[in-house]
Amino acid sequence: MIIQFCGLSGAGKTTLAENTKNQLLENGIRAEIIDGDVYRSKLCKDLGFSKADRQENIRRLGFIASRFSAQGIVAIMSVINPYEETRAELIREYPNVKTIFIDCPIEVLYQRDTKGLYKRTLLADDDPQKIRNLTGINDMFEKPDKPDLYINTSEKTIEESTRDLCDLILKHINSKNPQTRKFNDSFLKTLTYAK
Ligand SMILES: Nc1ncnc2c1ncn2[C@@H]1O[C@H](COP(=O)(O)OS(=O)(=O)O)[C@@H](OP(=O)(O)O)[C@H]1O
Ligand SMILES: Nc1ncnc2c1ncn2[C@@H]1O[C@H](COP(=O)(O)OP(=O)(O)O)[C@@H](O)[C@H]1O
Repeated sequence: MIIQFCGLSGAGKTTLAENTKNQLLENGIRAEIIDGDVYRSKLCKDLGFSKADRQENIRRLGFIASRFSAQGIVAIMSVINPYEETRAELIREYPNVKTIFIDCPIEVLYQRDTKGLYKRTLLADDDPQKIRNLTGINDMFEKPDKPDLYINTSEKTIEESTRDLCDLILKHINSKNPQTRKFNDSFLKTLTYAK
């Protein structure tokens, strides 16, 4: 299956993707993270942050995710993924795609600002360091209409959100193997008890 995240920089996508992957691996379920930042430094070096480039980025990463997914590996796309049109395209194109909105209020993002991107939007217009296209601030982010899961990281702990993600993944994981299904069901029960 493919988990397509969407959410602003600093919302918690990488943190939750890593925690979810580890939790799944500990329970014998293979998962791979396809992180926008990481792939932009390798496979998508040629892409910037225009609408067309962001869409091309998601299409490429979606294709990679589909190859992992076809091998039974849960592919977690940890990306900003700002356009509804592109998210819908992925859902149409590939089987078992789930959309997760990792939300966080802008004020909290300015406080976190782990990469220093937000403070660069506040610089004077003539400052060469000023960012003019940071998603959610001075560039478009379309909130998903009906995500499969909504997580607000200013309201939920990392542990709670990770549990919600694992819960969703285990409910929708494609398994024709009855033994795997049985394992998933019992794992799900453990998670439910831990809530
Ligand atoms: N202008 C602008 N807007 C948004 N993000 C920016 C920008 N410039 C650089 N970055 C860094 O790029 C990371 C987002 O890459 P993505 O591939 O996930 O973006 S997208 O889905 O194609 O919109 C994003 O990573 P995350 O912070 O993990 O979201 C940023 O580190
Ligand atoms: N409840 C939470 N869920 C996720 N991240 C959180 C939470 N509270 C604080 N954080 C912090 O917010 C930051 C999110 O950064 P990151 O995961 O890299 O976001 P993104 O990948 O969306 O840019 C991390 O430093 C993380 O520890």
